[in-house]
Amino acid sequence: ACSKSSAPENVTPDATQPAAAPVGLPANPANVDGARIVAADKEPGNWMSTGRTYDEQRYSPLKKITDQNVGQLGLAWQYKLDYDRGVEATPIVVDGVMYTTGSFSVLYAFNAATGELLWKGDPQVDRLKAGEFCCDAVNRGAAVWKGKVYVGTNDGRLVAWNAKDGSKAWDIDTVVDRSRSYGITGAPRIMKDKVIIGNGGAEFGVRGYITAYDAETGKQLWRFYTVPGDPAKPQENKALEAALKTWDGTNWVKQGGGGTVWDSMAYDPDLNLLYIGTGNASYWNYKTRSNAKGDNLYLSSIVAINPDTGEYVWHYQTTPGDAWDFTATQHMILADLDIKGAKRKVIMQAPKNGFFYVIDRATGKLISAEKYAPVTWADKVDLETGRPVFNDSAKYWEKNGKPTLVRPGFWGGHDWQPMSYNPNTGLVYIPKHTFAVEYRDVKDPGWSPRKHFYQLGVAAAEMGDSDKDMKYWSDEWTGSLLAWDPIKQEKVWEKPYVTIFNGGTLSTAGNLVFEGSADGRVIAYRATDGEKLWESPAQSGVMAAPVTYEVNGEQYVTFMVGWGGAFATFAGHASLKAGVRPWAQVLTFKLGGKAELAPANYPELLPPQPPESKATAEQVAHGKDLFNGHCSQCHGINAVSGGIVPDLRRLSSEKHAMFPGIVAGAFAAKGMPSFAGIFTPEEVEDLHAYLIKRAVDLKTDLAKNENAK
Ligand SMILES: O=C(O)c1cc(C(=O)O)c2c(n1)C(=O)C(=O)c1cc(C(=O)O)[nH]c1-2
Ligand SMILES: [Ca+2]
Repeated sequence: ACSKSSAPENVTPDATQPAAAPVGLPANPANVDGARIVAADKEPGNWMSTGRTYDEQRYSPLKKITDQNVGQLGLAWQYKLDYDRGVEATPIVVDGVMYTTGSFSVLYAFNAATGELLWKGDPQVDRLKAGEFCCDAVNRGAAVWKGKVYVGTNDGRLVAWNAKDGSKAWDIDTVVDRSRSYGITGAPRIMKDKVIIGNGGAEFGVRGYITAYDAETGKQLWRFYTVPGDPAKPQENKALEAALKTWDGTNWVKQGGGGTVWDSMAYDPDLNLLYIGTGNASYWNYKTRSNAKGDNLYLSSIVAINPDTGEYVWHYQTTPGDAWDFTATQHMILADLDIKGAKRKVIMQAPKNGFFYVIDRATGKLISAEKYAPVTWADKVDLETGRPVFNDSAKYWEKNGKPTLVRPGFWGGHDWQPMSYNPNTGLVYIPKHTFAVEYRDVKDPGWSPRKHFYQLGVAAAEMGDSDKDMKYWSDEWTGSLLAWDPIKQEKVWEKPYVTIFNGGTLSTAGNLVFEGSADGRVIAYRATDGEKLWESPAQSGVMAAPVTYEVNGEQYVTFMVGWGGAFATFAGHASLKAGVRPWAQVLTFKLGGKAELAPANYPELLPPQPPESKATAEQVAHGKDLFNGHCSQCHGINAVSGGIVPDLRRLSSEKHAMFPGIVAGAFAAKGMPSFAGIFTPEEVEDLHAYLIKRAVDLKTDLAKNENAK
């Protein structure tokens, strides 16, 4: 195979030597345009955009694999990816070639029938910036258009690759303010020769927006901000002038406001509307941000936009005045449903806040909303006003600093893992969470320019100090696959899992639902009643949504495997319950597949080796605050790692001895960012004191378990 990877940006390819197309590529690879995507059902063997169709239903009409023969599925091919961190991509498959992504936004082109690598595009994301991404170095996939393949990068660039040979066509910076922690994890969407991309970062304090670029040249065409800018200056458009009236005070200007468009979009070519899902607020704390006043538009909303101009058309806000990280960035599905005798063009979403919404997608008017998961922050959604009826119990900013339990919490009743809609069963298949956390009001912390520092204005998911407390929370958090009737707004069947963060779903005309699980399996269920018909080991947790496609008349199903993302990095203690280690790979199955699964080769776990420490209890407590503020997004809250990056309770004696050096960048080449100039020497000492304490805790715990045997 010709693997043409990681050409540094400053090297100009030799123009006199035409690059030979790798063997296995069609003459015109990735030759997709709008007409082809609109007519996707005429070539169901391809999967040409992230949700397969512009409706984003993630339903495939292929039916060679059915509920009758799915038991004969076997491995067709396996490909080990470069980085064992979270894998979240939906592959694109066009004319026998698969384009998919792994960690650090690396793009792979495979022969879709054999798994042979045709080329690889590494955008050279600075691995040391990993501390500035909220949720691991993840990427949710590529988009293709007229011979190019597009990927947004963790460090906020949009890169176009030539599908013929993997050379770079263009590479542009999408970030408006490099002093803030913007990053891209979502897949681009493309319509009318425009590539649309948003970004993430609301947990670090940013102002959300999306941008449209010319697919051919990368030239910027328009930009839409989701929250108003500094009221002292004119707003970019009328929609933002209107939004400004729904914010109070000016604290949010420095805090960023939030509303990041970090994942889902959908497009209706007939209505000519682009739908974007907007994220949570920066800061989370409604009082600190906006004096607990106003709806704070357009946070936590679905916004319909004219893709030609970037102009606002309508919005529906799911959580006015969001205070809990209730993003509405979750997957949106367009469908035409029979509701009370009328065919309605609807948009469906199960955002984090726990309500399943059915909305008229021409007007933005709410049709129905019901709880699909346990919810305490609102009693119901009023169908007259379209607004939630808030429950005061969730208003932590009114509780004098007392911890306040809210259902769901910040990972929602459902996070980014895509759902799917099967028009035959009429059901939506949702990777659901049963989730709760405590939020606690803290004294207004003000704005901090430290880039990798959570800026929430509230303490959330404090786990206490004891492993018993931590276990309590991990037991609270469970997942399931929920089959939901969107017309009746009720559950049809549900299958439980041990943790949250199971995989996105795929539904097919073979009466099947495919899903991978956090506990390391790939599974097929009967779509009508949820009976499990097939499963196979995945060797790691699966979060991404599978796809299905056909090459030479044979149907394949591909799962992107790899544990990581927000849950496994931040909440190591709870994610360990899934019992998997990170191992990133592509697994493709077909009927009668006979390939043998190569064994996974997980790194060894060291026993804790804490040195003596004379630190005071105050130092340890200060170290804990520093750790949970700066380090927990990768190394896990209270230093219990989910295994995606090293468990700092298991540092070797040598590493303890060189601890200040590691914090200052000694392991930069291995991906540990340098915090030189960010922590004072005293802060480094306190951090270390806390980690020594946690190593002692673990050592004691392991010894106890040993004795118990
Ligand atoms: O507000 C944001 O800007 C933002 C960005 C991201 C992201 O880009 O991945 C996530 C979230 N929020 C978030 O709230 C969340 O639960 C989440 C989970 C994940 C993941 O990849 O596992 N990303 C994100
Ligand atoms: Ca968020």
